[in-house]
Amino acid sequence: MTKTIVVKIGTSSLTQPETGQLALSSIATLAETLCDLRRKGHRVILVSSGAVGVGCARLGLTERPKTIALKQAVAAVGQGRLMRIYDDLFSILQQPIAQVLLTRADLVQRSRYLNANNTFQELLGLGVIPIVNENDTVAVEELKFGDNDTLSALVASLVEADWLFLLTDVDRLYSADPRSVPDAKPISLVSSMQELTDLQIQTGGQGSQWGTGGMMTKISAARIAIAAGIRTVITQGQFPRNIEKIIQGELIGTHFAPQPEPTSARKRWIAYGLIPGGKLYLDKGAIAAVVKAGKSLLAAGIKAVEGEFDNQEAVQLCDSNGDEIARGLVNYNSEELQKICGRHSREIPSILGYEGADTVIHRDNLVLI
Ligand SMILES: Nc1ncnc2c1ncn2[C@@H]1O[C@H](COP(=O)(O)OP(=O)(O)O)[C@@H](O)[C@H]1O
Ligand SMILES: N[C@@H](CCC(=O)OP(=O)(O)O)C(=O)O
Repeated sequence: MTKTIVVKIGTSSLTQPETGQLALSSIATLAETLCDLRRKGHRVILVSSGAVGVGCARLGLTERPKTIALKQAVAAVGQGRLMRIYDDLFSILQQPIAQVLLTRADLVQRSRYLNANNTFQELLGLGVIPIVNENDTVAVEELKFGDNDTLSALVASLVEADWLFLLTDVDRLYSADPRSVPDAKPISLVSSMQELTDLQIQTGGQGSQWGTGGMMTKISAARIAIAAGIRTVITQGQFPRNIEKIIQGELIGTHFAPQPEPTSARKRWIAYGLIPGGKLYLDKGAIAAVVKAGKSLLAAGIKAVEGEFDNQEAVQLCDSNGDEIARGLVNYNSEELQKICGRHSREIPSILGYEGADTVIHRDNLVLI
């Protein structure tokens, strides 16, 4: 059966750790593997990092740029070279590819989000392998994915993929960073979101020299993907052929089982496409109503409001520790909410001087995280 497969490869797998030069044999094997998947009728998207790493190698820079402007300039040098390498390899294999550079802004506006999906569907329908990266050269700080793990999960969710592969320089997820904790325990299967929380995985710092985000961003990417019903696998980029074996049922790497009842596409856009403009801190009663009873959020259960936002913007719903439990689209702006938080819905018209919505966030616009 035709599957939609998103494969993300990190800088650490695309380059050799000692020299920073391209890991040509891994990249060539990856290209061959993806072409084989295409030949079997699967729809394939590659999310490739490497613009900054390849740009640095081209310019003779020996460490990752620290300033944003330098990073953006270096990415502009590297992205073209990276695509040239992919185009050469895929052309030999007679596989058309496309470059898709995205910024977070492309997913915030619903019409642009849907348009991005249409473009992917059209490319996949044409048998093309889209090669996606963040548009680092123009992305501004507030509108960034920040790392390609998150980007790949959002793309997988957008196109409703069946599989997401996160290829990296370790063979799987461990209970802690195996580089600094030698007796860290390997994890083969994570069966639910709750199990992922219970495992309390230690992720240490930044990851490898050229990587962004390390294991932490892979775990949050897995959360986004499994909520969308996508089976997610963390495995080693040095052995791309394992992707085929995994699809055939071998338990290589770390598997994250998809949520049995995936969150709807619109709610996924609210939860992960939009950028939250503020936070609402809820009392225990409101948390129970929202989480356990699946109810709408009323003003009475809001203890405090943080940030400035308009009505219909996304906000984070947090417990008293500040831990996020849900996201949703608000029916009131932050100024109004400051006035009505903690108050009964029937008091709203007299406080604001006009009739407002009964709910602060309707349950159709509310997503548990
Ligand atoms: N719990 C963990 N399990 C496995 N690897 C971990 C863990 N915590 C941190 N890491 C580190 O994450 C690194 C991979 O992240 P990163 O360098 O960002 O890779 P990529 O370039 O593939 O995105 C590994 O080299 C490993 O040292
Ligand atoms: N967009 C950046 C990569 C960002 C990123 O997440 O890198 P990595 O952790 O190596 O997957 C680039 O092309 O260099």
